[in-house]
Amino acid sequence: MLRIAVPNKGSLSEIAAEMLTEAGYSGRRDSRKLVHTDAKNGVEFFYLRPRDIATYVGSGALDVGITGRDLLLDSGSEATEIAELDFADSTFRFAAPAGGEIREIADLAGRRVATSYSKLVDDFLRARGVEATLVQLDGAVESAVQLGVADAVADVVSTGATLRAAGLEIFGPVILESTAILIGGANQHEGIARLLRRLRGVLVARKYVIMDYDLPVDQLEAASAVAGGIESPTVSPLRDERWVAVRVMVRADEANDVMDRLYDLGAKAILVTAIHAARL
Ligand SMILES: Nc1ncnc2c1ncn2[C@@H]1O[C@H](COP(=O)(O)OP(=O)(O)OP(=O)(O)O)[C@@H](O)[C@H]1O
Ligand SMILES: O=P(O)(O)OC[C@H]1O[C@H](OP(=O)(O)OP(=O)(O)O)[C@H](O)[C@@H]1O
Ligand SMILES: [Mg+2]
Repeated sequence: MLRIAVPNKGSLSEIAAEMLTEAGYSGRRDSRKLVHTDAKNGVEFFYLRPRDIATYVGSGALDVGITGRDLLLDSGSEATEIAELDFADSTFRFAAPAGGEIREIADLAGRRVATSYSKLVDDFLRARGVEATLVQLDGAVESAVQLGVADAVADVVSTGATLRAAGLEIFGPVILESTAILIGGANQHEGIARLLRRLRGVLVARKYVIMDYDLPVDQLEAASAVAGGIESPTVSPLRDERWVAVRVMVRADEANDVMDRLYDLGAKAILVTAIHAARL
């Protein structure tokens, strides 16, 4: 059995569970259950705190896991990144009171920096020769400055709304670009390649759509330049020899722009359909 660690709570848990379902695995029905066996697919899921997942995988107790890159690096575990999973994208940044005197990381020398990711921040500051005092907090780090326990913070930033609401402003270099990742350790289980293939299929299905359209034959080159597909567009003859039917995969977030451009080339009956599953 392949033993997989999945986040039981927090920002990663819902999408991770959705992706595994879309990849054809069965999941737990009760959110208090900590272990679930999918015998048909030969996998066992362990629902764990996202922060602990790298520790379990790095020690070899579990074969693979889904976590955040920031959490992996903060853990100091020997687990390594196998693939990006394209969700929970965030940056890890320093922030301090807007318009205040802390404007670059050198200004942190001798100051207090609140964070939930002490190792990540300590490694970053050490490598740049800045000596600050880290204040380890569990969450809601943005309140630490207002409440007087720190002079600056280092935390996950997505939209920046939480920082702004706390009167803070980003400064200094990007500490880390993070995203959800699949991690592995020393265990070379044969099921890992299959899991990865399935998850990649889910990523493709989420990211791409199928576009079908009819096109005057003489516009084929121009249309292929607009939407070239993964390999190359599928072109089928129509009864009217001046026209062809084209089928191509297009990035979902570009679909409307591509439709406009194909329409301008003379394409007709442009249809977009979702992909439910894929193996590329
Ligand atoms: N607002 C956000 N947008 C995108 N990713 C986020 C956001 N907040 C946290 N993450 C990412 O989620 C992962 C953290 O997961 P974790 O479940 O520990 O934190 P959380 O979602 O903050 O949970 P909680 O705060 O409820 O404990 C990290 O990889 C982090 O980068
Ligand atoms: O840039 P934003 O879009 O505002 O998102 C960033 C915030 O989201 C997360 O907080 P979460 O809700 O997980 O609470 P926490 O601070 O208690 O972890 C993160 O820790 C930031 O505080
Ligand atoms: Mg959080």
